[in-house]
Amino acid sequence: MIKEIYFSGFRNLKDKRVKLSRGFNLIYGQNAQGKTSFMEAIYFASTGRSFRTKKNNEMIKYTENDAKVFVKLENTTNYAINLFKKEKKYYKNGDRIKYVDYIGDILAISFIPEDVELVMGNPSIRRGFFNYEISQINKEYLHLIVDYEKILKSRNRFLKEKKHKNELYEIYNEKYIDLCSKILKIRKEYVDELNRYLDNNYKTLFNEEHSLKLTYENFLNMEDVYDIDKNREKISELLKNKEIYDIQLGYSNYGIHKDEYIFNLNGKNSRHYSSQGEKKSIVFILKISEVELIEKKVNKKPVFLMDDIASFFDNFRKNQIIHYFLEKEIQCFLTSTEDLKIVGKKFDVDGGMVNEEY
Ligand SMILES: Nc1ncnc2c1ncn2[C@@H]1O[C@H](COP(=O)(O)OP(=O)(O)OP(=O)(O)O)[C@@H](O)[C@H]1O
Repeated sequence: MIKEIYFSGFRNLKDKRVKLSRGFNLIYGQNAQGKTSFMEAIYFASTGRSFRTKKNNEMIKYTENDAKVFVKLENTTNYAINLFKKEKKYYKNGDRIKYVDYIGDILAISFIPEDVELVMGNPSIRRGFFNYEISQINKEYLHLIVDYEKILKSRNRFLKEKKHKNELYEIYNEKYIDLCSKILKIRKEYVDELNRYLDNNYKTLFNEEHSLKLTYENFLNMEDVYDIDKNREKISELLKNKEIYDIQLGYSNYGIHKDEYIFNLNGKNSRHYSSQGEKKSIVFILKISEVELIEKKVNKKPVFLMDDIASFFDNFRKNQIIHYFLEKEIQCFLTSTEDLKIVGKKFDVDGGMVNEEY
């Protein structure tokens, strides 16, 4: 639970220290006042990332050279980030730490209108999303992905330069196979775990006659990828059989960077068949299912941040969602241009000023 936040030089927000509620936090105000920026500051301080940009300078106030965010947890541990145009410095209780050691302490799940791209967009969006979400609770996976990206780049360079007979290429290839084998297993187990929650949550919150399932379609086309040694064998075989394609095209055509995750609503791929409302509902269910998965796996309650709730859902769905959070006792942050009547703390954001109301 995040007890308070301090921000300075962040977007259009006026520098301020703010105390947060352990339950609901409604961030209320007219358009373009700074509601999303306030929520973004909380998410950024929690995870070291933004949910709307990858560029540091977009988060730094136009007139400043750097921004700072600082959060204090209920157990008094504090985390801070000093954000510069080309660098981020992470701190825990005043000591400088690395990003990989920063993430995972405070777990946060965000839900913003653009997230519907998770269903509608191309596979790389889903891969990027699940990479990050799995990394939040599994540091080993984070390291595997970082290594994989490096090895993939080198392997591609060798292929492009037709150096596939080179001894070093063989070493990269072995590592490549090993990383793929391990990543496949972790991805599959994560999807299995998520599926324990998805369908039930969709039925309970939105429509009891619908069924929701996430499928993991990996580049090996194999359902059972739980055995790393078996994966290794299958991948070696596949790469050998298809080596000619890799050499001809000059890059790696087979690997976990080609995997796909598919949301199926009533057995149909939602990317092609679901309505806009259903797509939003699927993403929301995905996010709350992750909250439950995290709680079970690491025994921590993530904070939940939801942008623009009023424009997203009709009244029935809005009420269902609010009840859900109340029941689960999750710390959540909702932005809205409507003054929702909910029990918790209200922040009125006006011209970048965050005012606490009781
Ligand atoms: N780096 C920055 N420095 C200063 N102002 C910025 C920066 N980035 C964005 N802004 C401005 O901050 C204002 C608030 O943006 P924000 O997205 O937080 O508004 P909002 O209250 O969530 O609005 P809406 O309800 O329309 O989504 C906007 O006018 C935006 O142009």
